[in-house]
Amino acid sequence: MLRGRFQPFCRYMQQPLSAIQQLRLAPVAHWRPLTTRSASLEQQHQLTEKTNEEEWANAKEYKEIPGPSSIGLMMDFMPGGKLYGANFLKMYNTLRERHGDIFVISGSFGRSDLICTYNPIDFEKVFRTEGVWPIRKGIESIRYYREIQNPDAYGGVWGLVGEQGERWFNIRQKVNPIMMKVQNIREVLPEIDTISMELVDKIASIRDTETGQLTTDLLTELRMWSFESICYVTLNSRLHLITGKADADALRMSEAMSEFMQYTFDHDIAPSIWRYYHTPSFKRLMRLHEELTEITRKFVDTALQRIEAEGNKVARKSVFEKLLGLDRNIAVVMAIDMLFGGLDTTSSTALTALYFLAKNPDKQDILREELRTLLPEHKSPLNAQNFNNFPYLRACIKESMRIMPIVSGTMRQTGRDLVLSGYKVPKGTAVHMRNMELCNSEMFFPRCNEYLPERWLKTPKNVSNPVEEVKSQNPFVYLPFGFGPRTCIGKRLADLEMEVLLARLLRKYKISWTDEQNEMQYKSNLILTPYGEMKFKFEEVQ
Ligand code: HEM
Repeated sequence: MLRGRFQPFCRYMQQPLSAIQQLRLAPVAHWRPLTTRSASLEQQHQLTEKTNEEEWANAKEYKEIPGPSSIGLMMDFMPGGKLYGANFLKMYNTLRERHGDIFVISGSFGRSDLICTYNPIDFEKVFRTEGVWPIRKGIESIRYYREIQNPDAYGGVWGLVGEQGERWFNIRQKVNPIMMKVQNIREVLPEIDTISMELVDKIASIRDTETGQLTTDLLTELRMWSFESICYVTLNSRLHLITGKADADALRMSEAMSEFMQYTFDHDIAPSIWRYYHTPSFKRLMRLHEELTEITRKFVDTALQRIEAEGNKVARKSVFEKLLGLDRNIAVVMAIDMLFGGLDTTSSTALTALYFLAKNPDKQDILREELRTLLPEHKSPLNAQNFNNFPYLRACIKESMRIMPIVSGTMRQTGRDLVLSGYKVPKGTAVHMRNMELCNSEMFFPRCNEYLPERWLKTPKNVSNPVEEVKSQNPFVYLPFGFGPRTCIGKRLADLEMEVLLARLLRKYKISWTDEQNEMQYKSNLILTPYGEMKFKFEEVQ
């Protein structure tokens, strides 16, 4: 009976959406830095403490924060309710219209309250006080599976996503030097390039030469590309997902990942009673965990056997091998998390960048000129020297992540008592900072509806290039990879993969979007994922 009542909650993220159109933006408070740059650190600290005490004394009570009641929100999602069938973004936009720039979604079924804020002054306060071990909860079912359901597989380590506090830090400090140093990630440039070239060659074989359209789904192709890339970097394993001799486990894993994202969303973000009662759909989520864990363990075991056989003969060590020398359990969990975290995020973001370039042929032409200069032929080598000289390419990717960040907001627990938008918010409260809407607001990005890669270029301001006027000066608004010590561990790798692929694809093809009436659709669950028919046309260029 319960299951029937709760099903409507799980449906709202299945609807396609044209997310950009859904952003109806109310003005937000103007941003000013909290502290002056000229004050010493100690003075700043005293100033902040004093301001905090005064602010706290004058702030409104927590219980006065507006927001829907848990029952009210559930009713909204029932058939006939205002949010019935709505997706994740529509839910936030509706609540913002009703309650303003800060509201609280009351905790229910064992889950705590969630404060949602659209005020960048709040973002700054949360980030500046998060400390060295920032806490980001939210995907508790992952921790539940690893700790309770299958502890043996994880050897007592729940990974970067599952751990908090000092235990999280112990993993992160081992992984940071390997994943966050540009020169370490650049080591994989040649192989990432080979994988991207495989996709470019494949596009030639699946492209209808008359219409320029692809005979297979571009999103599926990009998912195979990102999985191949992440598997290579993590384990030094090639799966041949692009060239066709695909590994059955890898294909199953990629399918299971889509289901996993949906089910995780249903149980960790949408209201769910799993902490009290394991519904059939929660059991399905646990089975998906089991399946994904088993498959990734197989990949890890194969890599282990190869490492033992090869000894020190291998030219480049994978992330897994590097971590293996430090801590075996961390190496295993990190390998699993990289395969989980690196698949849909990178493919969805790369496809989004291609879409914006397809819709903006003038920007694509500027980009192609830059590519032609450094890559005179389609197959000219990409190397450490020329790879540093693609400012416009990087600006194009950044601009598409501004308009459509596939992770639309950042979550944290407050590191201490804070006054947010005038309300007292106790230490340990979960806060969801909604970056996406601010990135699509005139207040922070003038001409926000335009795709303007130029706003990210470092060239000096002049009449023909008024970059300063269209760039946000606020460092807490544009955060596609999150912020601070807990920022995305895969961001350097994701950037490298996307830059190489876009350089190769756009050097060879002029890409256009053939549907003038409709935008690319997105479904929203854990992340925003392109959805529906991919109406791209590929024309070969010299
Ligand atoms: C364009 C692609 C990607 C985007 C947009 C993205 C975005 C994000 C965001 C927003 C966070 C939360 C950061 C925070 O709370 O401050 C995150 C965390 C994380 N990402 Fe990514 N990500 C991408 C690619 C990857 C890749 C390729 C990997 C695999 C290595 C990865 C693994 C992770 C992990 C393990 C975390 C948790 C980090 C921690 O809590 O310490 N991501 N990502």
